[in-house]
Amino acid sequence: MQIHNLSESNSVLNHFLAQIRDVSIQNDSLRFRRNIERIGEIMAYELSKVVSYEDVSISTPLGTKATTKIKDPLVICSILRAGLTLHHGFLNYFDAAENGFISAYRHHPNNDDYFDILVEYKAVADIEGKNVLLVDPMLATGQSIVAVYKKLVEKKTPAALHIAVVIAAPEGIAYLKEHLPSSCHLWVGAIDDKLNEKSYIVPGLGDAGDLAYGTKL
Ligand SMILES: O=P(O)(O)OC[C@H]1O[C@H](OP(=O)(O)OP(=O)(O)O)[C@H](O)[C@@H]1O
Ligand SMILES: O=c1cc[nH]c(=O)[nH]1
Ligand SMILES: [Mg+2]
Repeated sequence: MQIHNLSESNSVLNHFLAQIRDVSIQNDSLRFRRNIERIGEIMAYELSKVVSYEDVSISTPLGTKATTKIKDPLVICSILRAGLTLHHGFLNYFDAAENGFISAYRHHPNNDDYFDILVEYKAVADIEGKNVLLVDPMLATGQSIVAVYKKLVEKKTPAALHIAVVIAAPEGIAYLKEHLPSSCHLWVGAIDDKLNEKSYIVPGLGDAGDLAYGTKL
């Protein structure tokens, strides 16, 4: 797995990351959603440097210009709920991409800290032979992304897999390395310290889905 840690060098990304983490700012849900979307836009720009391009010639009012355009077919696939905001950031830049939405949530059968991942809803374009961009703000244990990936490839084979997450825990990265193809790319805004006993990322930002869309039953 090739890891692209986008906060290794200083950029405006760090401002957006700081705001989504900051307890005095993050509860402004409009700003929280827009910041995740902006991070998605930055990630899309960085990711656009590794896809394939083809030569094209375009007509301007005054002549023609030889340039390039993205050749690879892209499918942006996000994990509900929190992935929706990041999805829109990617789609703002890759506006010709196809789309997919899959649900995954932590199910606590015994009302204790143990959970498994339920994947119940799937509405995804045909990914056969295409570049799949699987996006979700939080990579904690990695179980959601791996469960969704397995569902995606049950009947189809993508040409390439890019995972994009805003904040990752080392434990989640290790889990992806174990369960995903070694050829895949991981785009990450920041790699944090660890998981806590509830498998939340520390220092992280809290619950991304709740901050974006409110608490659920
Ligand atoms: O790496 P994992 O341990 O699987 O955890 C990460 C998952 O947790 C969050 O979703 P959550 O389950 O909170 O659902 P939500 O988006 O509906 O809030 C997040 O958006 C990931 O999907
Ligand atoms: O830290 C975490 C872990 C899982 N889901 C979140 O929203 N945050
Ligand atoms: Mg949540």
